[in-house]
Amino acid sequence: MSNVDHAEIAKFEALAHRWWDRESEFKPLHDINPLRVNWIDERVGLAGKKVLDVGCGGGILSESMAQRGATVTGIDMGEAPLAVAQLHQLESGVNVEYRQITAEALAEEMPGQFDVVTCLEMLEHVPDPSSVIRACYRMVKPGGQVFFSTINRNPKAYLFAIVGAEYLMRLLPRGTHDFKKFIRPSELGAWSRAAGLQVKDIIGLTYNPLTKHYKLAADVDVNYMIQTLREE
Ligand SMILES: C[S@@+](CC[C@H](N)C(=O)[O-])C[C@H]1O[C@@H](n2cnc3c(N)ncnc32)[C@H](O)[C@@H]1O
Repeated sequence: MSNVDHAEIAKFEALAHRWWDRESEFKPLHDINPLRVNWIDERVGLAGKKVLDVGCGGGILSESMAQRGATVTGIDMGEAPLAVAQLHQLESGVNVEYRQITAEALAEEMPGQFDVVTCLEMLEHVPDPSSVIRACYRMVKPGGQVFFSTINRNPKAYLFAIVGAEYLMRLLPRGTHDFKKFIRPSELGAWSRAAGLQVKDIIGLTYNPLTKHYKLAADVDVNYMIQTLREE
């Protein structure tokens, strides 16, 4: 059975034309992007690395990693986000290879071929996140690193990521997120370890509704990222 929720893909298809509009529903991704690309770059040194970006959407993270000198492949199951990503790179002059394929299918085709795999803000949109994590493990080289980001599952995350972002501040369209699909760090850690990935670091991305700014912080109550390593 395919690990794709077509209703989830349809949500991103419908909004894809606004992906690069910094004031659109994608503003939060634009706002957090410098923080996350810096965090990843500091840990892996992106220049010269072969990187796979799983669930790349319109290419915000993929492009920024290519701009740091990585050779990037971006995969997604949304046709419209990929079309937007293809067009946008013509404008920005970066070179990312985009493909419409699942992580599980690419893992069959390209096992152990990437220095770094990123899978950000995607796991909370798939039926079986642990299957994507196993596929990421298979695609990274031994000694390579895999990064995941998602949203924690607790009352504060419900308040910030759903009530705050979708209803009060209207940063995201209502229904963007399903609380039940949010993932606790302990669950993400357990799935990673079960797949063969060692968890090296975890960091929170916190939002201040007064200043409207995100920052990296020790607080992983809402948005967070983890760094994992496939051992040699
Ligand atoms: C919130 S966006 C994140 C985009 C990008 N990773 C970022 O953080 O800037 C989630 C993306 O995951 C994609 N997606 C959802 N389920 C997927 C699946 N099973 N396989 C591949 N992509 C998927 C959606 O089409 C969408 O582009």
